[in-house]
Amino acid sequence: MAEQTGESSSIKAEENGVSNGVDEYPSMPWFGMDIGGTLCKLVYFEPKDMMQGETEEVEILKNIRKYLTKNSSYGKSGHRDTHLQMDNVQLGGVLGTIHFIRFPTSQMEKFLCLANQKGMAKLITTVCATGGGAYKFEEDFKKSVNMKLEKCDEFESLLRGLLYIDKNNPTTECYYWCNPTDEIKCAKVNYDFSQPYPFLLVNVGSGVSILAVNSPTDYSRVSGTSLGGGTFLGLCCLLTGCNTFEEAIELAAEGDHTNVDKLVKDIYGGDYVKFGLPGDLVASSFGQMNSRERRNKVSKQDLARATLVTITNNIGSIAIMCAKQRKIERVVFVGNFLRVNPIAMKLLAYAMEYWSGGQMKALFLKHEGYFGAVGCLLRIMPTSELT
Ligand SMILES: Nc1ncnc2c1ncn2[C@@H]1O[C@H](COP(=O)(O)OP(=O)(O)OP(=O)(O)O)[C@@H](O)[C@H]1O
Ligand SMILES: CC(C)(CO)[C@@H](O)C(=O)NCCC(=O)O
Repeated sequence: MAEQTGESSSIKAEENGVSNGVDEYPSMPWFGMDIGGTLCKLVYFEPKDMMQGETEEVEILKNIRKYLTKNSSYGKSGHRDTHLQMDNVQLGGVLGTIHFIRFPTSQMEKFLCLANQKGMAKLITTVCATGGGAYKFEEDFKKSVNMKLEKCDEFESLLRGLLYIDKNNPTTECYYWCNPTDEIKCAKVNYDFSQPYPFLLVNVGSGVSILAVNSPTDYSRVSGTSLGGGTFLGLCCLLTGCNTFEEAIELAAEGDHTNVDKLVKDIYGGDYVKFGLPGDLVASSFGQMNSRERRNKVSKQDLARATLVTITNNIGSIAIMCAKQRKIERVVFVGNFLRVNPIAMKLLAYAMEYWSGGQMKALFLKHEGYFGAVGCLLRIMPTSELT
């Protein structure tokens, strides 16, 4: 965990330049990018009415739109999350659709090549980008496609994007899991997030950042941990030989972590009553794996499940500590670690409720990993659009 003291790195958004100081709308195409440690997220705003005419600019714009919207896969590793697409959205007074696209950050070179082929370099001179990659790849963008990256802070973008998306999807964006431990009764329930403050925002990407949010402009990064989504995927690949996040999650869904972890009941023979520790609680993650006999019996699926449970419980327990310390009841989990990952979401839901005696709620958002990129898309709008 990064060393931090109290309300470290407290940032007031005004001080950090929420306003882009621009009074005119930028020329199209409109993009926002979040270049993270594992995944690059790209959001594209497609206007309902395209510019008319046959100039070279209009032709390129139409080609870009056609390429992005007619496909849902780009090359071997680019994907458009069509289920997240937002139609009939107003942005800068223009009606259109927001498209959500992702590809591994490791494929950045190929992306830049493609951007060149599609003629983007001829149209775009500046792209708003956030995430560590906005710094790391700044020179590559300049050299390969002659584009300047307008760097935006990742947490400021995350929060701005989250509030915008929730405002545009007030009834369906935010949800929680009821009865998270009951396979039959468990269900997603929509949550009204229109009065959200204060809330804790736990961004589970490659690493984990935890923000305490008091208002759209008053927030601070209160904690973090390097044991995040990247750790889950990295350890799973090492332990099971899998190669993708989807494979890791599929394996985990079939596994049993109790073949790997040492539980309280493995130590006590039952509950540890005096201090309220139930027998089924994990006492020691991977604690059975010192035994050769047990190692010989364990499956890839069990190892994947135990890795998922270990990482998720650790994140949950840090989040609970942060929320308790600040007397915050709403804890919102975002980031692509939660993608196609109901096991982690239900574990977090159960942990928050159980360890807070029903006081805290784990909340989730449909556009889980895209808020930073959306925040960047908004950043290109004139100042008046941002308020
Ligand atoms: N298709 C995928 N490929 C790789 N990782 C995935 C995929 N889908 C979900 N994940 C999970 O999401 C995590 C990355 O999440 P996210 O995109 O939110 O973070 P990031 O921006 O790359 O990281 P950071 O913010 O720490 O720089 C991965 O570590 C992995 O656990
Ligand atoms: C470095 C960032 C902020 C990049 O998004 C993220 O991966 C993170 O918060 N990692 C955890 C760092 C720590 O607090 O130990």
